[in-house]
Amino acid sequence: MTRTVIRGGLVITAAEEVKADVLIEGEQVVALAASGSTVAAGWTADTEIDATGHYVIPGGVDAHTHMEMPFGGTYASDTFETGTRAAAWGGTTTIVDFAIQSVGGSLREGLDAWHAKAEGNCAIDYGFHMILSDVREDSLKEMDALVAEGVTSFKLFMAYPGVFYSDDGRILRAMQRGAANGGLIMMHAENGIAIDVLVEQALAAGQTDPRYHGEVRREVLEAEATHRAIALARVAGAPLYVVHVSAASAVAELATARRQGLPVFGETCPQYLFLSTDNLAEPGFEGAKYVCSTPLRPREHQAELWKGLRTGDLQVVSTDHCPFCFAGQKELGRGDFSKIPNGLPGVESRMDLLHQAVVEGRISRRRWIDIACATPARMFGLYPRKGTIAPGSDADLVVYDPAAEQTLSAATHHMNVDYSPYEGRQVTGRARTVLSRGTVIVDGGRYLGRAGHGRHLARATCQYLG
Ligand SMILES: NC(=O)NCCC(=O)O
Ligand SMILES: [Zn+2]
Ligand SMILES: [Zn+2]
Repeated sequence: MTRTVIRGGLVITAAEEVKADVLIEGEQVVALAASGSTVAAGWTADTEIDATGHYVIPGGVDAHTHMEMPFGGTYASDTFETGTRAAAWGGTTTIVDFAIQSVGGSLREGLDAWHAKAEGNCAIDYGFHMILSDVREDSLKEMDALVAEGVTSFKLFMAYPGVFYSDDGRILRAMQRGAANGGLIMMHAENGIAIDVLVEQALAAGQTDPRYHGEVRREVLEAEATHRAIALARVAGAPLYVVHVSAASAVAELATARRQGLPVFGETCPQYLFLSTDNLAEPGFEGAKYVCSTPLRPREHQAELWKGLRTGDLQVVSTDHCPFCFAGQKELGRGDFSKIPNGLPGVESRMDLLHQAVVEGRISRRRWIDIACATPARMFGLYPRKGTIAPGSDADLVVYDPAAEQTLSAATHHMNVDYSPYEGRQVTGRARTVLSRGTVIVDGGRYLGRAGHGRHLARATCQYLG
């Protein structure tokens, strides 16, 4: 079996920071020992990686991506091949993507279709959540089988009537089923019925620019839906994970519920932490680059999201990576903001943007690893195989240069999208060497990975207790 040792780095996990060497055999970490100790000095290996002056961190776990997702008459522009390669460049070694049940279709058909898209194409390991678009008696029964085979989380939408939307009755039934079979319910919490009324009224009043996307998707309609989702989860006796939280008042709803002891969890995304309605209001049609749902909020919300991440009222930062090119895709909504495909790219830049938050003193190094690696792995049943560095864990590791300066740009990123929402932003820190199950897939600016190296991950049920 191939032996690799990573020497001299500062090993950072959610639990501790230690100057340690890491020994890998085959695909797994087998031992850690203090750098310079006689134990570490005695290790022989086929490959030695020098991590002096660098961090050694677990590969990022991005629990919210949409490769090749159909939306608004087009498809997210990253395939599983291009999107997972870009993830690897950015130090993310696991994604959990969303398979989609179509209306009238079964969960099995949806899941099979997503397996077919991903299999043989991924550079890194991947799992699936299932989007429930049509909660029927038979699809509720199918949830049990999916949980048994490692698809242990289900996303429901209170938004997008006529597409993914479920009414409260359907949501309650799915939550009851999840409570019984261990499947974690993930919620897109926005009052889509009310939003559609406001969309119609805005368009009738000639308000067609991208910034109106943010105006009609009112903060109170995110907070109200979050409150309602929590109430339904309480009635069902089910835990709840609210995705892409962007509004301060939605964080407050989660915080209140958590103070009452309810098992409710929240995820936010880099776009809500670093971008705002100022971007949506950029001149001409530029704002289309920032159209996603939930929408970007006024800048003041950012402080509340950071606070939530520090206090633990928000647990995870995922990307909701769902890229659409400006040319030919975002442009579908010129003259009608409601036709702009919703979603932003981000799978490659998440680890670096969050490290920038460490540099700026917003979060600690360990919290960085907690929200980007360990907690998403626990939340979605992948821990300790993913999300940490310990004997028995997969050797998904990143040798991270905390002093590297880089400028985020579409000219240099690897995502298959023709713009960067962070164009020109300077960040400090970058993945130098990335290993996926013991194989070096990125090293010093060279891509060494291959489509098909990544394997499907059958996940356990939620391991996160709060
Ligand atoms: N978030 C977004 O705008 N697009 C992807 C679909 C979703 O997560 O709701
Ligand atoms: Zn969503
Ligand atoms: Zn999403």
